[in-house]
Amino acid sequence: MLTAYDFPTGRACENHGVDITLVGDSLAQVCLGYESTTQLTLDEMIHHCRAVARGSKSPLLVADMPFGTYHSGPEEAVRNAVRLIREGRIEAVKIEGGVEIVDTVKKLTSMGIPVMGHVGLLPQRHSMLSGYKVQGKDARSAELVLRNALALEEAGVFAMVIEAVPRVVGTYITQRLRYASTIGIGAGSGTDGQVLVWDDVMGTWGGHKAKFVRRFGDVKKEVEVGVKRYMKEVRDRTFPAENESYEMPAGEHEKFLSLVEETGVAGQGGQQKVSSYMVS
Ligand SMILES: Nc1nc(=O)c2c([nH]1)NC[C@@H]1CN(c3ccc(C(=O)N[C@@H](CCC(=O)O)C(=O)O)cc3)CN21
Ligand SMILES: CC(C)C(=O)C(=O)O
Ligand SMILES: [Mg+2]
Repeated sequence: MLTAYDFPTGRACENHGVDITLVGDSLAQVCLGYESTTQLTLDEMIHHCRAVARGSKSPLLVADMPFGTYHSGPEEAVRNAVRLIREGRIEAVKIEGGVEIVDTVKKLTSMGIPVMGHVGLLPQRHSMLSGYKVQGKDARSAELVLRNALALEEAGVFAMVIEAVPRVVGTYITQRLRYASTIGIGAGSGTDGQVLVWDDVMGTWGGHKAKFVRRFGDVKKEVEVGVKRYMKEVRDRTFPAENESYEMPAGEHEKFLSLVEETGVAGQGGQQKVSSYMVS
C-alpha cells in the first residue's frame, strides 16, 4: 500500500502495480502544509480523493476518515463515509482506534462499507499521546494494542494498519488474527503488507524523518536540479531555442510589417519599455 494525494500520484500507483492506494490524512502535512492531520477537513479530503480516483483505477482505493468525521458516533461515521464514497469515489474507509470504535466499525460494515482499521501509533491523537511515540513497547501496552486489533477484527475490518510498534508485536498480532490482513508502518517485517507515505518514499518530505522511513527515490534533488536549470536558461536566454518556437509561413512576416504600417498600428517601436517592476 502506498499513499497518493493527486491525479499523477494516483496514476503512478495504477501504472506501477500498487495493490492498495491510500488517500492518507497525512496529506494535511505533506501536501497542504498543516501542522497535524487534525486540521484536515472532510471537504479537503474529498477534493483530493476525487483527483486520486481519476488516476488510480485498479488498485483498491482507501481513504482516511479525517479527524472529527466519525467521533460523534456510528450515524455520523456512516453519513461521512457515504460522502467519501459518493463524492470522493473511494471504495473503503480507514479509521484510527480500537475497542472504542467497535460500534462504528460494525455499523459501517453492516451497511456494506468496507473498513480498514488503524492501531498502534494514532497520529490523530498526537496531543493526547504527547507526540508521535512508539506504542506497545512494554508488555501491558503491547497487550492493549493486541486487544484493539482483535476487537477490530471481531467488528469486521478487512485489514488494519499497525503503526510504530516493536517488530515482535507487529508479528504477533499478524499471526494471532484469523481474517484481517495487517499492513505495517514501523511495525517490522512480520506484517502481511507495508505502507509508507508517498513523500517519504520519494524523498520530497522536508520534515522529520521517522525511523521507519526508507527513501526509495530522491525526487527532491531532481526538483532542485530542474528548477535551477530552468531559471538559469530563462535568464541567460538559451531557453526557448528556435526549435521550441513557432515560425510564420514564408512571406507573412513582411506582409505583417507592411500591414501594421498601413493601418497605423505600428507606432514608434524600439523605445525603452516602461515597467514599474523592471530590475536593472
Ligand atoms: N511524512 C509523513 N510520514 C508519516 O509517516 C506520517 C506523516 N507524515 N504525517 C501523519 C503521520 C504522522 N506520523 C509520524 C510522525 C512522526 C513519527 C516519529 O517521529 N516517530 C519517532 C518515534 C519516537 C519514539 O517513540 O521513540 C521516530 O523517530 O521514529 C512517527 C509517525 C506518521 N504519519
Ligand atoms: C501512513 C498511513 C498509514 C496513514 O494513515 C496516512 O498516510 O495518513
Ligand atoms: Mg492517516
